[in-house]
Amino acid sequence: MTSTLQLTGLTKRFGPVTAVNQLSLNVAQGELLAVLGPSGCGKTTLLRLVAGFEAADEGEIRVGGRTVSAPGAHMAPHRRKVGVVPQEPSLFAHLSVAKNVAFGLRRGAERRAAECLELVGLGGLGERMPHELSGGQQQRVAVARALAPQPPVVLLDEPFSALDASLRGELRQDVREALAEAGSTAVLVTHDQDEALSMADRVAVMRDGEIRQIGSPAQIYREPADPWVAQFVGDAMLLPVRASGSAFLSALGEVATESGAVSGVPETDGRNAAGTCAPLALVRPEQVRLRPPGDGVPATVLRVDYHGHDALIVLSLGAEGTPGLMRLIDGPDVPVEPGQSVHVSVHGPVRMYAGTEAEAGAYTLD
Ligand SMILES: Nc1ncnc2c1ncn2[C@@H]1O[C@H](COP(=O)(O)OP(=O)(O)OP(=O)(O)O)[C@@H](O)[C@H]1O
Repeated sequence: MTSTLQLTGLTKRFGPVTAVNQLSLNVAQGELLAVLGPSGCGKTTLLRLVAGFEAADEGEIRVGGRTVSAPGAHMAPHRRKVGVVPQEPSLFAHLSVAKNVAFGLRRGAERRAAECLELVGLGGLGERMPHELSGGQQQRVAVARALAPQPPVVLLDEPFSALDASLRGELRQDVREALAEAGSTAVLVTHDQDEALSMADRVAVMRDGEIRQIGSPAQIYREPADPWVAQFVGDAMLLPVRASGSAFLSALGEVATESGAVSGVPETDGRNAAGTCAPLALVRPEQVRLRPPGDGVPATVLRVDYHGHDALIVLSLGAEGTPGLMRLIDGPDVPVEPGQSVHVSVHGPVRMYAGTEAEAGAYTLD
């Protein structure tokens, strides 16, 4: 498939800080890619480089087959034809919603504005003024405005972060549909794993200016490339294990490996250079199940985080009190309470990583 956005060896430094480091990435025509990473990892800088608000120190950016940034060549933002949806909608307060969307368009502007408002679920609201809309509706206008000139690439910078949680879920899916219907190629920057996993075709996980892993949401969650990605995307336990015959034993009892293989932590990961190598098992909380007394390993319930559709149980495992997590997903009733003794076991195969004891300690739960 042809790539609408191609980044090659992109680097941006701010004094001693390398915000984006030799980053290469392709986004295919019509694809929605989420760039997911913690605060300060360089996500916004990456977006600003593509939009043209920052000049790259090294590397190349191609948009729709055109080179917009290369060593010594920096195309101005307005010439790149990249649509941007910022964190705050920043609409023109004195212009109607339709005029905001049509701003900068030439022929057929009115019709196109109406089409785009329809696309984001605001059909018929074109004559309103921005202050007559809710925050969520204003953000929809910002999306319609970015889509209106039919840019080859749309960039969305944490566009839902200022909204209530209840609004966010609905808006995410509506925006996703609007982008798909418009056939847009889009890059969404977010630190919110739910947002990245639920909206994107592919997720690029970023840390310290580099991409640690890129793949489908299911790949990122089920086959994280390293312990850091495993911990960053979703709740996870990384439990040291020791071999016992053909089985592996952990604080959660016996665990079965996916393939018997241990995934290597990337060699660039300096933390792994010293110390002994201890296999770590990645156990997701939904893999931990309650067992009848006498089965599984004993544990004590420390805390219950109730979410309605599920509940996260924080456990204390074994004599050492190793922390553990369990997710109950079978209904709104929680059959355990803090202080209760339970028995648990791990259901299904786990993924293994080569890690150090220190690393396992670093991933201990709160
Ligand atoms: N204009 C600037 N001048 C100096 N340093 C900067 C500038 N912009 C970003 N940085 C630094 O570059 C690094 C990456 O910042 P960036 O804003 O891209 O991260 P981010 O992942 O978007 O974070 P957040 O989610 O908090 O916005 C940080 O260390 C930041 O302090």
